[in-house]
Amino acid sequence: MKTPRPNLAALVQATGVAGASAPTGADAPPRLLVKVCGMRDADALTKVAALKPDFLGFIFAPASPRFVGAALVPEQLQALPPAIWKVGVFVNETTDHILQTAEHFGLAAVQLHGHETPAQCAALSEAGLLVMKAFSVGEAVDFAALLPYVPHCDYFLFDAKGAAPGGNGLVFNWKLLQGYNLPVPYFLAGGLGLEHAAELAALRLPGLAGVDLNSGFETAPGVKNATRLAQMLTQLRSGASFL
Ligand SMILES: O=C(O)c1ccccc1NCC(=O)[C@H](O)[C@H](O)COP(=O)(O)O
Repeated sequence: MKTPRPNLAALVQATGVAGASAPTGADAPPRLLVKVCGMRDADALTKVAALKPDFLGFIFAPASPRFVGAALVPEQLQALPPAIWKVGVFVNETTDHILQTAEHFGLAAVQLHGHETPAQCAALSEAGLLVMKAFSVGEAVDFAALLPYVPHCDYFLFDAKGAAPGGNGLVFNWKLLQGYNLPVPYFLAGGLGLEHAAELAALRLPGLAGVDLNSGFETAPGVKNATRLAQMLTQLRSGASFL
């Protein structure tokens, strides 16, 4: 049975970004989508869900300090507001494992944070999941190398390259995305904190759909500070640029 998906059409309407063509320049989205990643603590999960982020990310990579493991049970995810996309984050897992985990936890979306191939993205997309493919950004980005992923991904996610596959708390040079020219909207990730709110709200990058918030809002790995997240969402959503 397919996991029910939140309303993608509503996201498209709200942001003007999901789907086949990413906006550029003057066509910039009316508001940034917000994904809060690395949810693990039950109390924080309830508080953060009440802030109504567009996406909540759950890490299913055993090596991560944010690994869901036995910290959360499917019922806790299934009790979340249906409008929030529940994203499972995986690193180099098999398609079968991802599909089984998605079914078990009621995930409507997957974020692939390893060396997953376009064919694997295609298989997951064909299974009815929203697919985000993450790419690590170092000193440069080769957008042409991402072309094979374009037909099979709903979003890309650009994250800072670091020692771990994700959650490094490092910020990369966002100017590297100024040359983005692919028709897949993307999330900006990597070390984002409250101190970036104003800059992010004013940011105009081609294809930018949303921001991904993680370790910059934690009191411990997987434990989000809902008060700071509330401040961030308020600033991102009330910024003149995104009215
Ligand atoms: O956060 C993790 O621990 C993690 C581990 C392995 C793969 C992915 C992981 N996180 C995925 C995310 O989307 C993070 O939000 C992203 O890497 C940015 O994290 P941060 O630099 O802490 O803001």
